[in-house]
Amino acid sequence: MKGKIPEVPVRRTTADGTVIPIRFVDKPFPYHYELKVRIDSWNDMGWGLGHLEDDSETLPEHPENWGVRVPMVLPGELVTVKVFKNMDDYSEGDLVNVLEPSEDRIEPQCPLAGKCGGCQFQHMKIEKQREWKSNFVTKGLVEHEIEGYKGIDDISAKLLPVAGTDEIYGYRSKITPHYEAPTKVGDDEYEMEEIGFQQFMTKRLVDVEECPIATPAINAKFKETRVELHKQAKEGLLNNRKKRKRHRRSRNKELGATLLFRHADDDENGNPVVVTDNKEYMTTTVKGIKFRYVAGNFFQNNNYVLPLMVDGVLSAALKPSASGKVPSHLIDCYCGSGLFALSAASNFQLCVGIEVQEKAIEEATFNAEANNIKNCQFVAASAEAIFASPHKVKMENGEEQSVSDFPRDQTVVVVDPPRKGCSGAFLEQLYAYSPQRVVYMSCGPATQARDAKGLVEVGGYEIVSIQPFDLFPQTKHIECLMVFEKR
Ligand SMILES: C[S@@+](CC[C@H](N)C(=O)[O-])C[C@H]1O[C@@H](n2cnc3c(N)ncnc32)[C@H](O)[C@@H]1O
Repeated sequence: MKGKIPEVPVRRTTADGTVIPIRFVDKPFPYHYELKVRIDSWNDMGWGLGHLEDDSETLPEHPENWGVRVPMVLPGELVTVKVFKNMDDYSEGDLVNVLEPSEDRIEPQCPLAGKCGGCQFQHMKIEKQREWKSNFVTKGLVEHEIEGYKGIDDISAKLLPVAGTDEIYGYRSKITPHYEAPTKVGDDEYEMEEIGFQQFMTKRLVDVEECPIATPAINAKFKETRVELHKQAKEGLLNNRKKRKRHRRSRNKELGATLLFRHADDDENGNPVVVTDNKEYMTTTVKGIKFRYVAGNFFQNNNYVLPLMVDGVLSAALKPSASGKVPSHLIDCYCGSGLFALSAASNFQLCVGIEVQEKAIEEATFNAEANNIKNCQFVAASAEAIFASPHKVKMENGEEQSVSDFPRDQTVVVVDPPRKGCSGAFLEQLYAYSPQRVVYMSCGPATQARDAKGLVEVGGYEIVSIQPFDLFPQTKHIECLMVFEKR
C-alpha cells in the first residue's frame, strides 16, 4: 500500500512464552541468561569488556575466553548481566547487579540512566568520565601510528588535561525530544504515549519527564509542553496527518514529531528565554559577542564550556610562529554563524569565514555588523573549494583578494567540521595552500585522529597540542582541539 510503512516483526515468542528478538542466536547462552562477569576494560562506546567469573555448574558450554560486553559498568567491577546478544566470541548483556562496585561508581541523578540512550556515564565520577575521554583521544591517535607520534608517550607529551566546568548537570542548552502518534483508545479517544528520547540500543522511545543535563529553563518549558501535548492528544488534535511530520525512525507508528527546546540569552528583564520554533531567531552571547542564529541551525550547546573552547582556539591562533611572525589572517572553515572568526577578529587584520549553509552565512554577516566587527567577511561556499574559490574578499585598502593569496606564514586556518571530519578534497587543498598553523576543533576525535595522520605525514605539520573539552558531561561525547604547526 502506497505510503504505508510495512510492519516488520522484531520479536518472537518461544514455547514457554518468553518474548525474544527475532534475530537472537541462542548459543552459547539462552536469551536473558544471567552471567557473573568481571569487567577488565572499556570499549570505544564506554561499555565494559569483561570475562566470565562464573563457576556455576549449570553454566552452558561455551568457548574458552568468552568475552562479555556490558554498559553502565566500570573496570574492576564484578557484575551480573542478562544476555541479549551472542556473537562469535562474546555476548552482550544488560547490567542486573553490581556485586563489587568500583570506587569511581556513583548514583546517577537521572532515574532513566541506563534506559535512556542520551547519557552513558552518569554512573561514574566526573573525574573518571574525563579520564575515559582523555584515553579515548590518546588511543585513537596511537592507533593511527602517526609518524613521530607512534606511542602513548609521544601523544601524552602533547596532551593537555580535559577542560570542563563544574556545571556537569543542567548545562545543555538544546534538547530535541520526540513523540509518536497518539494511540486510539476508544471512539474519538486518543492517548499520548512516550514523549522523550530513543531508548538505549533501540529506536523505541523512553518517556522523559525531565532531563537533568538540560538547563532548568528548558526543563520548565518541556514540562509545560508535555502537559499541553497530552491534552491535545486526548482531544484528538494531534491526529491530522497533513499537519504532522512522519517520524523517519519509527517503524511501527506512522506519525510523530520532533520537538525543539533551545535556551537563548535572557530577555531584557533577566528572564530565561526558551525557543521552540526552529525558524525563530535567537541570540547567545559568548565572551561579549552576540551571536544571532536561527534556532534550527547549528550552534554549540553548552554555554558554560563554550568560552573555554573559544579561549582555546584564540590562544592557539594568536601565538607567534617559531620565526617570530605574528599571525595576521584567519580563515575559519566550517564557520557556522561565525563563532570563531568573530571572536578572533579584534586580534587579526582580516578574518574570513567559509560555510556551506547560506542561512548561516547570512547570520554570520549579520553578527559581524551587529557587533560592529569590520574586518570579518563570510563566504557561502563548500570548504572543499575554498582556496580555489572565485569568491574574493575586500581588503582594508579596498583591493580584492582571494584567500589563497593570504600570506601563508601569517595565516591561521581554523577547522571545525561535522563529526565525519574533513574530506580528502579539503585536506589536499589545505596541504597545497600550506598555512603556518591549523587549529582543528572536532566533535569526532576518531575522524580527527585520521585527519591528523594526513596533516602530519602528507601536509608536513607537527602536532603542537591536544586539548579535549568536556562539552557534554554524563555522555561519551568529546570535543577536541588539536593545533598543528608547519614543520
Ligand atoms: C561543527 S559545526 C561548526 C560551526 C561553528 N564553527 C560553530 O562552532 O558554531 C560544522 C559546520 O560545518 C558546516 N559544513 C558542513 N559541511 C561543510 C562544507 N563542506 N563546507 C563548509 N561548511 C560545511 C555545517 O553547516 C556546520 O555549520
